[in-house]
Amino acid sequence: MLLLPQRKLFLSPNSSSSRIIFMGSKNFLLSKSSTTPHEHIRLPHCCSCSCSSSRNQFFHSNNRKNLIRFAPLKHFSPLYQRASGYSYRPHAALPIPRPIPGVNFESLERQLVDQNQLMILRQKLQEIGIDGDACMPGQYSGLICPSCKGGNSGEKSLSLYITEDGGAAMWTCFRAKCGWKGSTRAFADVKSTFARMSKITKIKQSTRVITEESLGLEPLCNELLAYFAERMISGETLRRNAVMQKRTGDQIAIAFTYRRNDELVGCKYRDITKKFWQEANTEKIFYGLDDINDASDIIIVEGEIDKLAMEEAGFKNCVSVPDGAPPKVSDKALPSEEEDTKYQYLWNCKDYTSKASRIILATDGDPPGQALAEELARRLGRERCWRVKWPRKNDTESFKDANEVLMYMGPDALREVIENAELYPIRGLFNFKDYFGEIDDYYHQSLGFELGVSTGWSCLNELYNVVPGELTIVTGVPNSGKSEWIDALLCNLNRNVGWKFALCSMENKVREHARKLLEKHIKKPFFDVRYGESVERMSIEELEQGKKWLSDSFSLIRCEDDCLPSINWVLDLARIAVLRHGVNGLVIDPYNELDHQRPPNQTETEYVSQMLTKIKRFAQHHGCHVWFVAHPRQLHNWIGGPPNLYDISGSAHFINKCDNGIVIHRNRDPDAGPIDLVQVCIRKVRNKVIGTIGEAYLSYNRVTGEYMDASVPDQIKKRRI
Ligand SMILES: Nc1ncnc2c1ncn2[C@@H]1O[C@H](COP(=O)(O)OP(=O)(O)OP(=O)(O)O)[C@@H](O)[C@H]1O
Repeated sequence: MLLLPQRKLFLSPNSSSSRIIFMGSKNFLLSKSSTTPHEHIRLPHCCSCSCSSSRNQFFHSNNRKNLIRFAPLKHFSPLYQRASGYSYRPHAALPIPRPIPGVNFESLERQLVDQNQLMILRQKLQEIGIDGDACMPGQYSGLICPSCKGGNSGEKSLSLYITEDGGAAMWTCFRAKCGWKGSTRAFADVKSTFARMSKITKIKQSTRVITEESLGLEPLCNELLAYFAERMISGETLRRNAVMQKRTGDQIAIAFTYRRNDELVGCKYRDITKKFWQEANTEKIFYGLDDINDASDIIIVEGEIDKLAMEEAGFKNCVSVPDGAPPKVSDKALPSEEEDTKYQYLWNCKDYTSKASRIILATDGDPPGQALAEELARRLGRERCWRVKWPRKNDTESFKDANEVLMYMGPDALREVIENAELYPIRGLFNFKDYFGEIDDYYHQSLGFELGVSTGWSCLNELYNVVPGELTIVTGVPNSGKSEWIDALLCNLNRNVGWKFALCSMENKVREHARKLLEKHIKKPFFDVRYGESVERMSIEELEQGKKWLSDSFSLIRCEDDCLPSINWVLDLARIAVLRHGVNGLVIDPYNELDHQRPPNQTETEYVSQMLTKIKRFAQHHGCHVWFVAHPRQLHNWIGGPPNLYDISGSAHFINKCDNGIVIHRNRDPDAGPIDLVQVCIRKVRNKVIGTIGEAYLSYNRVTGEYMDASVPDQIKKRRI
């Protein structure tokens, strides 16, 4: 596990009288130093700076005389704990205070108004064209609406209300043709309100022309430089990216300047509590846009500091999104360019991104970051997108973003992350690499049954083994013993590896099927009549034990009414049996007892193909082996030999689509060999790991229904030669 260094930063590295910034996560908190109680640092404007270009005018020297003693901490500390920025909300979102009987409101109001936040609030209102100075806290004012200008008559149709504490304002234009309404706070998280704000902005505002001077931006102070240094961002990088600061009342915020062709078009602020806000009515663009002009490879990150971190690792061709990440990927279709308000910056920067052939999405590793990557990929075209894998921090966590990697692992590690970016996944398009885990498991046989499970008959070990997730078609002429053989196979698998099964055997009565299974399991006849050949029948105790075994080992899929079950119905129930009872195998016996209604324009061949696809998907998805019994069509010139898999009634797809094809055949000619001899013809094995085509012989015990390995009779040996 990596030990993260304790981050503790002095506001002024040269000053012993400074307060301390404690770094927790990536936030920092201002706190009083014990040596200088009630003091903190104010920094001067940059007006005296001699730098010539706007990009160079952002730093003052690290000079202690720039540090001015400031108001006592208790006056400003509550501001640091509030959110910064402003937002628009529906009118109803803000409560209007009601008078409390017996309270002297005048004196109370004076106490409640926070002049700092009132000033910031009025500034916000000013920026969107509302004359906030005309409204006193706790009062309503009628103003000319900046959106509709009060129509032809210029009526004062805008009702503005400022809350008593001066922290929030709300307004509504009562002209029906306008109806503009909204609200803003002096300090609020702007993130949650962009969509609303964009709409409002669209109605009434064109983008503002802004300059460093008009925004009151000034060079970064020493403590912010030190803060960035702590985050491994150098002065040179900050200078090149024109990172500045802004003071509002007692607050100092980092100002990330958004530029196009070196012209200031927007500004985003970040305060010490990691709250963000932006200049209203400015064009939304990528941060660092000029750095991707004509770039064929682009890196997109989720925050301005990550963009700066990328530069420290040697990547200038990087931009940051301006609005952070969405909580999740939208489940709606992509909106049109005009309606895509949340991602307007992408459309505004289309000329820059359209030239790129490779776009590396280096968004945060958390779910919102991944949702952002997906939203960007949807819009930019997944085919040219790549994504990064953030390195591991410890056994349970990974680093979250570029700045974390830079801070804790260094620029080389961050470079490596970008160099090892991988293609952004496209649904349905894969690489073997995506399956390496599965391939390794297969090689090491760590999942079990990779080589197939033995049928329990040694003569079949080289020919047919049972693999989860495969489809075996079993055929044979009527009465050849197909169902008997499958039942015997299930009993073997249950006994040897504990598999459980779902049985959809339409031809069997439940009690008869139970009898056949019990006889194989207990190895005694169910009755002591005819076929029992005077062998003692199973006892009551054995029956009871057998009944428990039946219920533990099998699920029955049966249509209780007279209808024929459809394949969908069978598979739906089998799915439940897998989930509820953990069954490993499904028997569908036989095909012709299913309901095969199909649309009039579909041939039986097409129908069978679709049905088998469904069965195979079920088998693969649930790791469940399916045995599907199908009869051969009527054989006109049959001379007693085993049928061919292509003889299966319905479609050649049975042999084409199955993984394994088996024909069960039994000898009915005493001259050809013992009458109980059963021929198991393995006619198709797709997976050579589990077997090959060939034949094996079993002898059938009519008393117990068991099958045993049998030696190949001489007559047959001779015939083979
Ligand atoms: N090798 C065999 N020798 C003698 N009888 C057998 C042999 N195999 C199966 N039988 C008997 O044949 C009958 C039919 O068996 P089973 O139902 O398994 O055949 P099937 O091929 O599934 O028939 P169908 O085609 O009618 O579905 C059963 O009574 C069974 O005991």
